[in-house]
Amino acid sequence: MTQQQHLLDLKELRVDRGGVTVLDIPSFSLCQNEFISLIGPNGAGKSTLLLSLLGLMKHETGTVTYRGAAVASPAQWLDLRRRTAMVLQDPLLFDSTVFDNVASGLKLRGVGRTEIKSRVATYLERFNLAHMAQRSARKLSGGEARRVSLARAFAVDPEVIFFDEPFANLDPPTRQALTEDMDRIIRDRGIAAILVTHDQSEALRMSQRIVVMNAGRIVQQGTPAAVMNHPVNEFVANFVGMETILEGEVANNRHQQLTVRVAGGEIDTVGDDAPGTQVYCCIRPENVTVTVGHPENKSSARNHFEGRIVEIAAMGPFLKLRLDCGFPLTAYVTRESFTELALYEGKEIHASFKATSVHLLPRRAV
Ligand SMILES: Nc1ncnc2c1ncn2[C@@H]1O[C@H](COP(=O)(O)OP(=O)(O)OP(=O)(O)O)[C@@H](O)[C@H]1O
Repeated sequence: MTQQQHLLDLKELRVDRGGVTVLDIPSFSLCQNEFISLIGPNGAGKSTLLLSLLGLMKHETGTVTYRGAAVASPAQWLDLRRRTAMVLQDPLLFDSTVFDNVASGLKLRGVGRTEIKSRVATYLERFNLAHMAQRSARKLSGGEARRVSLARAFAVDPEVIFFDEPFANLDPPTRQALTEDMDRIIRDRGIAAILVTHDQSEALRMSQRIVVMNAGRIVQQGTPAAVMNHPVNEFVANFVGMETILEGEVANNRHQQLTVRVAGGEIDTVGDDAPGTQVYCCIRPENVTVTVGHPENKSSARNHFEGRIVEIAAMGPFLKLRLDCGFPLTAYVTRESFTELALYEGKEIHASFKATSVHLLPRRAV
């Protein structure tokens, strides 16, 4: 977790629904300028947690503090909600113009007319909506409607913003463009954010901290690399831990042949990133080849490492090998190869993978 100042703190929260406890969170915090992604299967309690942080969910026990001050009375909850914006999967637009929709949060907060005009114009521009300001919000495409709901949320100049699957069901290019716009504004304005998402690469790209939930509880939280590479239990491993994800920095770029420096080694890959770019190297276990002894005929793979098997786990027809090659690496082998290579925990092996099988993601500084 970051050492920054806590903004929102929640303690001893329990929410029951229909006689069943659906949320049981001893403590949860959001820090200043922090971006958290909440991930977990359907029904894990992600949306309920967001609503509870805003006092919009009846709870059995629990306290919320904002900047160290208790939020308890109706006036304090209202004040917290006014500092916060929420963007939902359903954009929930009013039957009015795009301009009126973006202005609605400002009107509610009693902002003056001139200020409303100027702020709405700013966010219509930032979300590429200026040309449709007078269009009916009911006649927008799904992507345009999401843009309006984002513009409306940012226009109120929130200190904290909650996103509950805001980009679900959008085509990948639209989704990518919207997340980039949103990310830029959040960083520019130093807004703290919590994103509920089912898209793990989105969580990885956007957040400084990932919080994994299951059955109403937080089962793990940490930096994206920590959660992805060191899942605390089988549930998290099955949910997120299918790839090796290494924090790295591009060391050089020769005609799009990149060398990325990671803790404990250097990885060759391909891409456009300039030296110094902070990245994650994602390597799928099925793309890693394990051999014993140095291969006599070097394959076309650019990446070759000597390593050791740290752990072996059965996974249906495969075995999953956790390797230490100076950095952690996960590989799959069939049961047949496992027997042929006479593998065991502690055995020295050789691991290789192609430059083209390394998937690079931009990394936010933590
Ligand atoms: N109106 C309701 N009455 C009773 N139980 C409910 C109600 N709404 C949600 N729940 C239960 O509360 C739990 C948490 O639901 P929640 O919507 O917070 O999960 P989620 O992680 O956001 O799921 P999803 O990814 O599907 O959106 C689930 O077990 C759900 O079945």
